[in-house]
Amino acid sequence: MSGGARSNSRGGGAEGVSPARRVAFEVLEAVRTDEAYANLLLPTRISRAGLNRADAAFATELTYGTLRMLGFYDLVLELAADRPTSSIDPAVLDVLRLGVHQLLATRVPTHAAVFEQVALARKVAPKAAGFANAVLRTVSRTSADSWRELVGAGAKDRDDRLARLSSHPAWIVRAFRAALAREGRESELEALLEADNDSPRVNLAVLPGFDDADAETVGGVTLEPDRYSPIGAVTDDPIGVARSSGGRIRVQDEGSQLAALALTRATPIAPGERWLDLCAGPGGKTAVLAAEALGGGAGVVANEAVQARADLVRNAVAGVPIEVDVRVGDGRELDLTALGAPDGFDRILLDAPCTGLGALRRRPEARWRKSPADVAELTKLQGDLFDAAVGALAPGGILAYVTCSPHTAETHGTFGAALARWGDRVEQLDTRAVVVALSRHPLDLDGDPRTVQLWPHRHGTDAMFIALVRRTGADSPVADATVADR
Ligand SMILES: C[S@@+](CC[C@H](N)C(=O)[O-])C[C@H]1O[C@@H](n2cnc3c(N)ncnc32)[C@H](O)[C@@H]1O
Repeated sequence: MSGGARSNSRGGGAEGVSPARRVAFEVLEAVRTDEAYANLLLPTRISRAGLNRADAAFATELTYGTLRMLGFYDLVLELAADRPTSSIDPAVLDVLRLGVHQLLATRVPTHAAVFEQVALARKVAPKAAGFANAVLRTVSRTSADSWRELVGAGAKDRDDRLARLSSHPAWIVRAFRAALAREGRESELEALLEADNDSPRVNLAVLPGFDDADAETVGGVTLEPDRYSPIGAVTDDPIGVARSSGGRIRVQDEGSQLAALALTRATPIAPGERWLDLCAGPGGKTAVLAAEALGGGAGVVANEAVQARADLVRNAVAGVPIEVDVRVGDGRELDLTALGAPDGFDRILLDAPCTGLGALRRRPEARWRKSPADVAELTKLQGDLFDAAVGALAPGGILAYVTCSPHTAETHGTFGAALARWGDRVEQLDTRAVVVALSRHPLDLDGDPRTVQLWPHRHGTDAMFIALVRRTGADSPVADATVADR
């Protein structure tokens, strides 16, 4: 992220500015200085500030909108201020970014946007108030469309232009282009970039396996079936419904639901099956696995490398009436006996650590934090976890390899290399047939016919990749736990 980092917070001195703007500024500041996650911090700050519903909605729009479009806004600011953003005080830059968002992307009257942001600038850096006033007035004198033309005019090539206008790093635009081109759907690139800048619809998962799992109303609220996931639902007050459901209903992206169900419903469940969620934190998919295991008579072990995230998995499954054994450990070093499955697992979910480029709608700051170097590091980890997972499968056991990234290095790259390493010891299953059979409505899928790539712009889901394999042969899983020829 441009603008650099500061260690001293100056957001606390912003009393007098409207509370929604103050909250948005504080979250931007924490994202910049503390690597905070906006989606985790914002609700706490809203509640601490005691914002009413309208102000909470405004603070959310300001924070998310500004963080998503930050790349574009910085280019606007460089033109308006006639200097690089790196030369602007980082706190003042955040104030200006919030101002540009109000001026170019909301209905906030110009005078209110400028007045409030200049007041905020005066609080965080008194000497910068005049500068903030001049820059924001310059921004306000040109329309949003004209700023787009001006920003686009500075592009080096077509992907740089798309990157500038859609506020994505250029390497992500190129990665998305390559992933769509693999499906022959490169023409959808702009729609995908636009979808990343929209607020996603909140989807619910109605966990199966409970006595009243088919109920269409919860606390008097009617649920509408979602488009694809057979356990998915939407409603006007999803958060309220989830809170009052006693754990049966959760907020969860439809793509995540389909990924978990692809594993549990690939074949009928035999009572007594052992299942492993290898990288489980924070446990959204573990809860679906647990509910499915409850109905089918399977047992579930959840593994997670990070203690705090394992605690989140425990919370996530607390409402499902089945004992889930949650362990903390490195998924590359599995001890099957200690995990209670000396003969291996019948189903394993590897929802792999990844760049998360498929969920940029939900994590507004994420696009500025990732780099191509992360991809190289993650694909190595993904391959190692894949090998550990296949090594932990019982003969005939099924592995679901899942990423919430469409980057082809993390999807077909990791998966294809793993298939080559394992040769005839694994067989690829027809994941597409499994997911299409699950889906409530036809899914527009393309590219490789045996894996599934979902897309925000096409399906309204995160860009989840799902690939199923089955372990062949009767050789001991423990003996194969390490693949010597990697
Ligand atoms: C994509 S997230 C899983 C999301 C989860 N399935 C859900 O639906 O909530 C990947 C997880 O893998 C964990 N992880 C990273 N490296 C790991 C490793 N070597 N072994 C086990 N877990 C790991 C991360 O801490 C993270 O919680």
